[in-house]
Formats: sequence, C-alpha cells, structure tokens
Amino acid sequence: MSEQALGREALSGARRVVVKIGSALLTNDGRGLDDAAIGRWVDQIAALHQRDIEVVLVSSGAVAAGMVRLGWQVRPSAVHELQAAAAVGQNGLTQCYEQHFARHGMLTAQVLLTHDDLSNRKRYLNALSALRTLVEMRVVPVINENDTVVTDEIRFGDNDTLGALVANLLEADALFLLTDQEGLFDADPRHTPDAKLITDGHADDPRLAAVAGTGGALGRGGMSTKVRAAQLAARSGAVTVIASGRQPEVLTRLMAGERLGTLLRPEQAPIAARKRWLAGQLQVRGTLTLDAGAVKVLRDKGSSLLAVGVCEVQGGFRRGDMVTCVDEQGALVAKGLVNYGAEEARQLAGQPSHQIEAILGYMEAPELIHRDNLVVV
Ligand SMILES: Nc1ncnc2c1ncn2[C@@H]1O[C@H](COP(=O)(O)OP(=O)(O)O)[C@@H](O)[C@H]1O
Ligand SMILES: N[C@@H](CCC(=O)OP(=O)(O)O)C(=O)O
Repeated sequence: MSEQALGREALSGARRVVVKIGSALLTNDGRGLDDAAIGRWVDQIAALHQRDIEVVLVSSGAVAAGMVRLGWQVRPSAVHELQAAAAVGQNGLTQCYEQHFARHGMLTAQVLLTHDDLSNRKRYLNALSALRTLVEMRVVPVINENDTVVTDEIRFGDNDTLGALVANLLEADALFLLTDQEGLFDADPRHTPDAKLITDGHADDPRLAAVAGTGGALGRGGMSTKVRAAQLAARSGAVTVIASGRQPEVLTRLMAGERLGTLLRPEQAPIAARKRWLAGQLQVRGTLTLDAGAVKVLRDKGSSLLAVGVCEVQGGFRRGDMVTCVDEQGALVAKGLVNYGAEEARQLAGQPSHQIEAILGYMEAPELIHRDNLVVV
C-alpha cells in the first residue's frame, strides 16, 4: 500500500472532524453570504452526523457578511471598522447556519474564541469541556474568532489557525479547510494559470511554505496560513485536507477516501502524536501521589484519575495546569491537566467523587484529571 493511500484511507475511518469554511468561499466573493452553498455544506454535515461522525464547524464570513449588510464595498483597513462589520455580520452567519441545520432537526451553538483562549490553561479546559458537551449532545458548534476582542487575527483574517487549534483541542482525526481553490498548487493559480495541484504531502515539509502565497481580497490568510494550520493540526495527529468547497459533495467524498484537494499528513501516528503533544504542552506545576489502586487503573484501564486515589498533593497549581502523578515510591506514572487547583485538590484527596460538591460547595468535574487529558508514561 502506498504512503499516499494511507492518508486517504485514514479519512474514511475518521470519527471526529473539524471543517473550516473560508471567507472567500462563504460570501460568493463578496456578494454576501452564499445561502445556497451554506445549505449544501450543512446537508453534507447532517449526512455525516447520521453516520455518527462528529463535525465541528469553524466558519469565517462575519466581516464579509457585515460589509454587505452595512453597504460597504471595500473591506476597511481600520481594525475598529472590521470589528464592527464582524459584529453585524456574525448575526447573519449564525442565523443562516441555524436555519439550515434546523431543516435536519439539528441544533447549532455559536462559539466565539480567540487564539489566547486556547493557550490560556484555564480557558482551554473551559472551552474543551463546553465543546465536548455540545458534541456529546449532538449539537454542531459553529466557531468563529471573537473579533470584538482581537486585533491581530482580524487584521490577518486567519481562521485557519483557529481551525487547527480546535482540531488540537478536540483531538480531531481530520481538519478540512474548504476554500475557493481546488487545493494547494505549486504556485498561486490566480497568477499562474498552469500551476499544478499538490495532491499529497507531509504537513511539515518545508517546501510547502515556499509555494503557499497569501490570499484574495476577502479571505486574507491565503495558503500560507493553511500550510501552517496543517502543521499545527499534525501536532495532535490530525490529517489536514485543503479542498474546494465548490466541489459537489466535497465533504462526503473526502470522507469516502476520494482523492480531492491536497492532503497533508502528520509525521507521526495519531496516538503517539497526541500523547507527545499533551506531554509537551506545559510546565509541570505540581505533583499528585497516587495509591496503588489508582496507579493500577490508570496503567491497566486508561481510567480518569479520581480524587479518591490521591494520597498527597504538592505544588501551587491552578485548574488547567499540568501536574505529574507519581506512585507512593515517587516513580512517575502519568502527566495530565488537572481539573481543580491545588487547594481544592488537597481538600478532595482521598474522597469519593460524590462528596466533591459537599466539600467544595460546587463540582467542576467528577474526576481530578479526565482520561483524555492524561498521558500515562
Ligand atoms: N500555492 C497556492 N495554491 C493555491 N492558492 C494559493 C496559493 N498561493 C496563494 N493562493 C491564494 O490563496 C487563496 C485562498 O486563501 P484565502 O483567500 O485566505 O481563502 P479563505 O478565505 O478560504 O481562507 C486562493 O484564492 C489563492 O489566490
Ligand atoms: N473572523 C473573521 C475573519 C476570518 C477570515 O477571514 O479568515 P479566513 O477565512 O481564514 O481568511 C470573519 O469571520 O470575517
């Protein structure tokens, strides 16, 4: 089996995918939201949902939709005007998705994030638990940048990076970047008509950055932010595909393993990549000493860590920080992102989860470290 075939095959087995739809595509090159096209992507996502594939959407288009609503012909360069346009346009964007998903009896949730939200440990965990809950409830999160509170992202128009960070956050199997070109070409096809499509590659191949230019008048990041996004997505083992959102049934065909667009593979197998990514995330802020029973279930069953199995808590960590878990002899067992700060963890150590609310007056989560946020070493 060829190396290329491996990447495409992995797509047909994907269970959780992040789909990012770019501005250029969504807005029919500036003529307002392309309602019919949005309806077609929604139909495909609904069909994937029927097959129990979880889809999280990252959708641009707020600025472009706002410009049309405000009657602006040219994308403003002043950041405060871009922010105003995004705030006006985001309403229309949300409405449009909501109406189309409602045709399929599906609910959507508007989620506005900044890159900082995903690098700040506490907010990272908050975003993760909210998104996980939505996905578990079969609601489709529709994510965009929170344009009112950012300046860099809105200036560079880069939702590709946001798509990759969401793929990392949710440990998605694949990131689909839908755009107005068939994929990544060996030169910008807008300027080089005989440019050739790159069908497959490694996300970390340095030659890709060299061919990836910047974008058109509406979407701004171009292919360079897409290649960078593929590198970021690869850190947690996700495959990235850059493909044309205008291809009929693009998502269903990609999920069937069809050779469309440009597929960029991670270097490492997903599980190894995810664990390495998590382990390399953060500075360690504290240590939990586990009793023999907890060590056993972490190692043998891949369970979450419950407070009842913790005998000692060291350090001054906060919710979302990385802590190490050691056995009673001090040998390293695991690393993970902790759901409670050190003070709360000290109160909870040795106690069963059903006591958490009585002890603290609230319950953030039933486990001290969720198994998805835990790497057993
Ligand atoms: N090597 C390349 N291959 C394909 N497209 C390229 C390349 N270099 C630059 N581009 C440009 O990138 C644009 C897509 O990026 P962008 O406008 O940011 O879209 P989106 O809003 O979908 O993120 C294309 O329309 C194309 O002009
Ligand atoms: N968040 C903004 C800008 C995002 C944007 O244009 O990104 P992209 O589609 O990646 O070029 C919006 O919704 O208009």
